[in-house]
Amino acid sequence: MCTAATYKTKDFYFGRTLDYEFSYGDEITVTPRKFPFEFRHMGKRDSHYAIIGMAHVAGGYPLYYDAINEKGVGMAGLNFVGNAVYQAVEAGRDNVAQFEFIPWILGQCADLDEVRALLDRMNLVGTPFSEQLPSAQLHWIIADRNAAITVECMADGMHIHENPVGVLTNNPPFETQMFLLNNYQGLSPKQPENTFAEQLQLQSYSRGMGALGLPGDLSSASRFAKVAFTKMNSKSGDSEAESISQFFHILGSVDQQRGCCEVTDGKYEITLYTSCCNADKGIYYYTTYENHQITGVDMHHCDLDGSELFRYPLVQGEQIHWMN
Ligand SMILES: C[C@H](CCC(=O)NCCS(=O)(=O)O)[C@H]1CC[C@H]2[C@@H]3CC[C@@H]4C[C@H](O)CC[C@]4(C)[C@H]3C[C@H](O)[C@]12C
Repeated sequence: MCTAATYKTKDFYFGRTLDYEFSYGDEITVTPRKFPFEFRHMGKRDSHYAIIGMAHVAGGYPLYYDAINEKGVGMAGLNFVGNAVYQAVEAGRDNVAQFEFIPWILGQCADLDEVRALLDRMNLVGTPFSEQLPSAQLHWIIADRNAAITVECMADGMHIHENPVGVLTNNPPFETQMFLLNNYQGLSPKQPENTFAEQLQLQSYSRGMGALGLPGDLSSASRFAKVAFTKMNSKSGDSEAESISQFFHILGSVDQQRGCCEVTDGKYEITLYTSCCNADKGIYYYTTYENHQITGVDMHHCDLDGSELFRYPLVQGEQIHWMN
């Protein structure tokens, strides 16, 4: 499972949790403007916007899971297993392989309007990266500081949904996730008033009872509701420190602890990493399951006019601030 979210204070923030039972070997990867992208069906691009994100680099190619570009657009791929069906290569359309989707969009688009225009001409096709890395079944959230959309390719074609909550998890499809929020419209960060039965003397015997009924399990629909409630009621100061702190708390509401979600005998899904990008400043912050200290990588500290990837292996292991 995974959860992605957007958040705005003074700056625009975009991030995700990546939940899985193993890691592909991920690195914070900066793709500078002149890195040559050879698209399988769309030829070579020698010049594009710079990108920073989490990627598995295979044969020198950045396979991004989530990233932002230097213009402040963010994009993340999350599992959509059993529902993702990619399109066929079609003449006259922009045929983009699923593993190329993030570079294709973030390399060219300065805002969500430009994203929508590109999607209009695009077929998302299932061409695999390699025999070892076949097509992943994903859906995506794409956002800028003003709005977010969800892109889902299914048996009946590509769907582009407005995403007014700025949140994405996994199955079921996005429209159903949004529909299920109807169930929670009575929840509130305020203490409840008794509308149950006026003949009864009911009490608020604990803080937080306004959100009683908000799910706390790790299923995708439950995480959707939990993180949507948390994000939409979240209050934060405008500074960078306050904003990223709050953002990690929002995604912390759907953190997965080892042992609570068994995927096969003795294998457990955990939150491998949590990211928070400042999309305005081009900074990628993250924590990992084993390292709660926030690590940051600033794309503008790299030579963005270069042609070679900048790769930063994840800092692992708890960084404990000893006091004596
Ligand atoms: C496993 C992850 C999703 C985690 C998740 O959502 N877990 C929920 C489980 S559940 O749905 O709730 O049961 C996804 C998210 C992004 C993916 C990479 C995208 C680039 C590249 C695409 C290539 O085609 C294949 C290899 C590749 C490196 C991909 C590997 C893997 O697929 C990644 C890491």
